[in-house]
Amino acid sequence: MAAAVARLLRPTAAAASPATALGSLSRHFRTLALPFLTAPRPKALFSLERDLSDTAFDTQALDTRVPATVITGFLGSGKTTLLNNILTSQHGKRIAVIENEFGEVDIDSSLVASHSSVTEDIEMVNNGCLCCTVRGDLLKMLLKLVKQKGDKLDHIVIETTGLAKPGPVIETFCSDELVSKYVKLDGVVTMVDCKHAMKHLKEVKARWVVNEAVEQVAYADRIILNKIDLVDDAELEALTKKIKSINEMAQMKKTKFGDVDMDFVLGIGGYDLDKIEAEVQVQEIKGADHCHHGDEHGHHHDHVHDSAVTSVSMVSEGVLDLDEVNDWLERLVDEKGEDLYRLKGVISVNESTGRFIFQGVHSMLEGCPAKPWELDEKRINKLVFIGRNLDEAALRKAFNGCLL
Ligand SMILES: Nc1nc2c(ncn2[C@@H]2O[C@H](COP(=O)(O)OP(=O)(O)OP(=O)(O)O)[C@@H](O)[C@H]2O)c(=O)[nH]1
Repeated sequence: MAAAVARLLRPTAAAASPATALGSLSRHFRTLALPFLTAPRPKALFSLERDLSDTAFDTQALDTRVPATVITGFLGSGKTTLLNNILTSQHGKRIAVIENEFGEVDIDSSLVASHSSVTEDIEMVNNGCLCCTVRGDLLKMLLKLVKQKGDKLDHIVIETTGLAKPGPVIETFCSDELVSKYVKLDGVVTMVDCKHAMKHLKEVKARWVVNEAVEQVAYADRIILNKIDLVDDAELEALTKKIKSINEMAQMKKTKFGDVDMDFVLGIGGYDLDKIEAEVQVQEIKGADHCHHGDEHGHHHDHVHDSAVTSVSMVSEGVLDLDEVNDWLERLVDEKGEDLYRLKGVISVNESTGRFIFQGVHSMLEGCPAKPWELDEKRINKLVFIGRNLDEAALRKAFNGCLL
């Protein structure tokens, strides 16, 4: 996984820029996947050695790759309903759709097509689960799409079968150099069936068996709590709390029949460094306890299965020692990369007048300097980790150890 994910984290255009303004802070966030430890280190990626005029927040204009959104969610959660909404909305985007139906042929395709008023391409990936057996087919299909229609395409939407694990689907975007050159993952949108999700999320599996419902929530950039007409307020609140404990980072919307604004699902930029700050909207906690664990504020963990997937977020004012941060994150992804699904952060580091932003998936991290702190602005560090078996106390201790 780690090696494949490496290419997902594209070098930004700025990564190729010459080291300039912050030359004294020469240490990098290293390229942390093992295969890269022996490879030449990409100059300036994960480094503060960057010209602030060329920071991540202005690099998107140079990125002409076709964004791709992955829609995932349990069987019957409303993925096709959402897709129909996307295809019939007046967003003006030219969208190609890739669908995967496990064991069925083109059912969802005809459903979508019958509702569609615009001219998208609908391609089917058959003969197996998108997340494993036909990853090669997905790669071929993505390449075919961009080769034949790349200049006419504004977006690609991939609807996964209900049991698809998002991890390997995400991996698809980086396991092929050509695909990652022409297509960028825009985000993972997870549909949740409010009526049945709790049961699936709570299902205890054997340690080595993946709970797909949990994984789909954990990897999400956006979560749509669908079918709210079928539950009462108390059920909805309990479900929201449960989902937040798994993934505190994703924005959520409650809806019926997948009725959401298109901005919520298309153009998310879930893997773009320039969007990190907007995405890491964790609440600042007053008082001494600066870290919290999902919605549970780090208190009672007795109910959490030891292989549970949770979020840990940290919000704290102060300045961090970049060397210490590098050491900490390097160790963390080295030791726990497999269990770290997503991480994002906006931090204040020593000797820098600007924010440092980073994001990662499993063992890969990318980071760069971002816009300057205002003179009177509080330097609030915000970090979110989503993963399995997260040791909140250790994360918190390590974070505090980096504070100057
Ligand atoms: N009551 C209710 N039904 C809904 C809602 N959204 C979707 N449905 C219905 O739920 C059923 C399943 O919706 P789909 O969009 O096909 O779900 P899916 O996730 O694509 O299903 P699979 O492809 O089988 O995984 C359909 O009959 C929808 O009309 C909702 O908000 N409320």
